[in-house]
Amino acid sequence: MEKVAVLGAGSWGTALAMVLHQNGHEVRLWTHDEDHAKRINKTHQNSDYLNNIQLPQDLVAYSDLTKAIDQVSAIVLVLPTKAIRPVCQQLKGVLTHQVTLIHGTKGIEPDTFKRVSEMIEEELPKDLYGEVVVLSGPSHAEEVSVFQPTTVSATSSDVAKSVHTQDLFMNERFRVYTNQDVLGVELGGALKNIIALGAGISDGLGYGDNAKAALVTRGLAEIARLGTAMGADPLTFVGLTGIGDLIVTSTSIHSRNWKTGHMLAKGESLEEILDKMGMVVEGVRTAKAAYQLAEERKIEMPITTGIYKILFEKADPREVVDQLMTRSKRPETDEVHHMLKKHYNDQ
Ligand SMILES: NC(=O)C1=CN([C@@H]2O[C@H](COP(=O)(O)OP(=O)(O)OC[C@H]3O[C@@H](n4cnc5c(N)ncnc54)[C@H](OP(=O)(O)O)[C@@H]3O)[C@@H](O)[C@H]2O)C=CC1
Ligand SMILES: O=C(CO)COP(=O)(O)O
Repeated sequence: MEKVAVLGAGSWGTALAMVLHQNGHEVRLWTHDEDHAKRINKTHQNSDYLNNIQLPQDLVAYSDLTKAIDQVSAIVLVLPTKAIRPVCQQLKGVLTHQVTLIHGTKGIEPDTFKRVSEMIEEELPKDLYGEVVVLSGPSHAEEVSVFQPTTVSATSSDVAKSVHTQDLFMNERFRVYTNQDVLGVELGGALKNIIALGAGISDGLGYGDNAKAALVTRGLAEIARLGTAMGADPLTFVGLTGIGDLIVTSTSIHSRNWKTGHMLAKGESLEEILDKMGMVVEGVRTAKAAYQLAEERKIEMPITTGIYKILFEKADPREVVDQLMTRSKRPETDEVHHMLKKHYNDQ
């Protein structure tokens, strides 16, 4: 059994800490807030983030980063995208031994277009961890924390690191596959949040299942269009971290992105919603990054563009749907379908 630190005591960090604890590891759950750590250790609950969940007595919360990572074999970063750089800067001052570095964060940084693994590599010397592992897939914390069956993927260009991650997390309720396409997995995990905002908007406007199926399917087409143009494997987008995560986030009542879209369609302002949510809604910042990236690379992403305009230009959601429906006619298949077809024909 190993010592593992989970950095980020929100909903997903807590659920992942519980999985590691179930597997017999000594888990340290780190929060940047000393009072939060005290509350968790006193009540054995993290009620701000996971309601009515009892944590094991020996799952200890820390606010001292040096103590939290002392002698750990793995560090799992489970933070909002915007917290990745500052926490890595803190880690740089205190991490002095080799670890497997895993992250469970789903976002892209606006303006720089950096993925999470790229931000980590910019802030933290690689000789401490080698290659980053991404843990991603359709996995709401609310279900993982009550042991509902869940499947994810541990992805790294270093197969030994992804297998280490698989061994740390895998159990009969939490199935972990391995993958090597870090670019495709990170893009799929981040971009699906934008489409989930759209699914919430569609439901909030009172549109039906046909509209949502169309959003998910055409949303996947544009995610894959951008992803393959950037060099990702098109097959990744039809796997757990692509279509799998897109389905769960666009349809689950647990999704913060879906809820945000739903409230926007009901007329609440983005500021009010984010205030009320009290948890990160990654699709908002990532919509900005994806919109900028699509413009720069001249990739057609009409749904992402529409969501960006609703979020940042106060476009009317009904008008955005009308514009999407009345775009010029075209065949359904595009370059991604041709790449997939070629892949299967070459088998
Ligand atoms: N929730 C889920 O089901 C899943 C989430 N994810 C992804 O995991 C990532 C984290 O999400 P989640 O746990 O849900 O987010 P939450 O909003 O639930 O929790 C975020 C945590 O990060 C802490 N935090 C915020 N800023 C900083 C900072 N600068 N330094 C240190 N800690 C900070 C927050 O602390 P404070 O309490 O002080 O705000 C809080 O403890 C996101 O990218 C999300 O997309 C992936 C799969 C599933
Ligand atoms: O990534 C997630 C599920 O896989 C969580 O999505 P939300 O952030 O929308 O809740």
